[in-house]
Amino acid sequence: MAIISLTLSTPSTFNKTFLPLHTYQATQQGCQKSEPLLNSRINKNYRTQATVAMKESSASTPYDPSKSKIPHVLTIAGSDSGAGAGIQADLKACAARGVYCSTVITALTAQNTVGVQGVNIVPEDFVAEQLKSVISDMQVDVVKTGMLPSAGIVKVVCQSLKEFPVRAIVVDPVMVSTSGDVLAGPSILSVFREELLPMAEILTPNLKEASALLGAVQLQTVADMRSAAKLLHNMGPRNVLVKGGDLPDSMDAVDVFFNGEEFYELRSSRIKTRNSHGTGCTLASSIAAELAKGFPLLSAIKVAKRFVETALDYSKDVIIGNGPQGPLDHLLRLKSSYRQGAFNPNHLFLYAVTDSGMNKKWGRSITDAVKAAIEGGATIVQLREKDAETRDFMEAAKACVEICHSHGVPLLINDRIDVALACDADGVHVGQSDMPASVVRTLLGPEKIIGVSCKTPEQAQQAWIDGADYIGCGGVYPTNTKANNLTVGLEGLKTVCLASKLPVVAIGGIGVSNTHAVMEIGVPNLKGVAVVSALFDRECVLTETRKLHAVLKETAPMVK
Ligand SMILES: Nc1ncnc2c1ncn2[C@@H]1O[C@H](COP(=O)(O)OP(=O)(O)OP(=O)(O)O)[C@@H](O)[C@H]1O
Ligand SMILES: Cc1ncc(CO)c(N)n1
Ligand SMILES: [Mg+2]
Repeated sequence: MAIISLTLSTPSTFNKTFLPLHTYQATQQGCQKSEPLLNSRINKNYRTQATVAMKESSASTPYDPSKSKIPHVLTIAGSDSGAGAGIQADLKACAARGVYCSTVITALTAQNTVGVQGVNIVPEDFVAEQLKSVISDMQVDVVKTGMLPSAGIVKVVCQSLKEFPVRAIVVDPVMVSTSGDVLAGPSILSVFREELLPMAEILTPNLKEASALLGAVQLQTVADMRSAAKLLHNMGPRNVLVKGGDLPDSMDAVDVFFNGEEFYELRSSRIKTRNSHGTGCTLASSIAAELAKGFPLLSAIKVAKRFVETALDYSKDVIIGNGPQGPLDHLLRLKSSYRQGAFNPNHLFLYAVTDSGMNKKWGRSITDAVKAAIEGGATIVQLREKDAETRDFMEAAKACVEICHSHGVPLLINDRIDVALACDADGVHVGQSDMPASVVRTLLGPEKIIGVSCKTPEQAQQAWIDGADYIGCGGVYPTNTKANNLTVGLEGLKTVCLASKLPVVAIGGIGVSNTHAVMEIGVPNLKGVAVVSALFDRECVLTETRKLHAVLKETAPMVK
């Protein structure tokens, strides 16, 4: 499908400037008007001239990650040394949203969780030079503006953007930091209103900024926000989002969106946290990121708001700095992965695998089974709950993660990647007919532990290629915990160990009586034994685990 974007010029103020207003999708049936990517209302301040160009572009196609052109947002903003807001927030938000972000820095601020201690404005010429360097070369899709600290800088930004038009401009009219420090004074207001706002696809003021742009009107209710949105819309931006993060006495975080025709109230729960420095910048860059991917404006705003809410919730207890307002943590998805550190193969020493049937038979909960195994000396635990209800399993798994972590023992989940993610387990163990380890790696990220059951050297080789951390090899002896399980024997175990580049744990019918024989094969990458029945199909899990631990310790020289 070819995508054609229709470009209209705006003659009076923007001579030779093309503002993209509409997108059309050419289908096999002909050229159809598509859902406008950017609001199609032609600003009433301008006389519409003509259809000027029909140029090939990928503008309206939602981003296809398999294509090599990555959506690109350019942020023109101030640096926040504390990295909660400004350029740093924009970079992190775009990274989190999967979009490339280039930067034009308009000012350096010395800033922390207490407030703004200093501002150093970048010379206008150099702002223009940065802008030209990026935009003349790098296929920018969407520009987001933040702190523009002087009227001169606003002017050069507008000038450059007329010279190098982009698909959309998101204007976040940063003026005062939450600490009350001035980031851009009243001298910018007139050039903002006259030049920048008419170029904006969307304007995203907070309550104070909306009030300043409108000449110090009082904004205290959602009704006030609606009136403000309408008045601001008259200044030229094609859409307005008045943010209500600072709305007094509001249970929700309410933002008001106005597109010139309709109002939308966007609500999310209000997160109780001190770490809300940077929400405004994050919201605006996330909107820009979604627009750059090709999504319509209203869906871009909804996704962006949800992202801010999730990030606020995720980072609500983070402690950074001693001041009243901490930064939010944008890279929430990476948070769990740095917690556990690297996989240590010695954890495979006494590998306890729970079994729901056995727990039921002996009348114990999963958590009681796990507690007893850890107390007895288990060095890693895998939950293998084939017939538990998902919700019960997830709750039990969460509790087990806490128990294991309080003892420094990793917890893995058998097969269920969803449960592992939901309870933030340390990793997953998969069999040959489960999800391929390479896919599991993509889903779990680089640092989670992945184990794969292997019976042959070829499978061991593949597990290594797929990015697994260890393999489980067996059944070494016949076992009744797995139907139709092929027994590989000690010979098979040794063959797989020798072929494996990964550490190995032996599994299948292993207990106190035969552990010695297993470990005696004496291959350095055989790190331990994985045990189900010998621990859990017994009356006292604690006693059995202790016994097995003692036997394994006798084999320790062979293991290390
Ligand atoms: N405590 C909160 N819980 C949920 N959402 C919030 C909270 N505080 C702000 N938001 C949301 O964050 C976004 C940014 O709004 P806000 O009014 O805080 O902007 P801002 O004042 O420009 O931000 P900044 O603190 O970066 O200057 C809005 O969508 C708002 O509803
Ligand atoms: C540099 C910079 N930009 C924006 C804001 C608004 O949060 C801030 N505090 N600092
Ligand atoms: Mg705020």
